[in-house]
Amino acid sequence: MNFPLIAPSILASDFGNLQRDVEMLNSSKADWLHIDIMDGTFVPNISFGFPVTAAINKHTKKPLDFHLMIEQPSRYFKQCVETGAEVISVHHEACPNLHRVLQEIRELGCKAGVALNPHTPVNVLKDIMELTDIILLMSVNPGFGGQKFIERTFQKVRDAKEMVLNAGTHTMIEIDGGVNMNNARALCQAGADILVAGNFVFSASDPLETIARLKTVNSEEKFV
Ligand SMILES: O=C(CO)[C@H](O)[C@H](O)COP(=O)(O)O
Repeated sequence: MNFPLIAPSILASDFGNLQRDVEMLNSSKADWLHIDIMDGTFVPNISFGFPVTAAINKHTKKPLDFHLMIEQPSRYFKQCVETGAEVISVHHEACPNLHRVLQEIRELGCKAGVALNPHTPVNVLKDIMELTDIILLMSVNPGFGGQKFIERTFQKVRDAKEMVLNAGTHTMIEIDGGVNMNNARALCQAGADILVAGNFVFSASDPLETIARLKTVNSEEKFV
């Protein structure tokens, strides 16, 4: 894999032109499409459900990275897989039986991710690293796109990277919220493997070029 992986967040796309935006991403350097599912309970917002993910799956050529911001996420794993999930991330804060939940995700043939809210330290995952394919660090409070990046995230990425190295696993570190060209390279230097970007991509005058720049962020000498 060529890192960082770039996962544009569909939450920031134009839902009235979803097919157009998914096809634009097909022709981009994006690695995954990030799919935010919100239930209005775990987070104070509702995004979209499985009729919409089925429509995305019908048109995408990229793997789908599901981020479940919902209570009792296991209830919906089957529908995630049926509509194209290759990655399923659940929230640590929503899963009292996280060990079992991660096993269920892997048994369905998906990569298992654990998302952590900004207030949750990374060491809560220390004893479950062998089941964790992805640590998804929220760099904003979950629920809404277009928020300001929380600077403390840089230290959390370093902490997560150290934990992964100590565990000797292949766990990848994904960053979600407020990612842009001002923080992308420093995030990668701190240890990030996957960058989610919503508004930064979809509000850009040239989303294809914006994705390409994020993809090559480690080799760019200067950002404007
Ligand atoms: O999970 C999310 C919100 O809960 C979004 O994926 C995230 O906020 C990305 O959007 P943006 O890049 O616009 O901040």
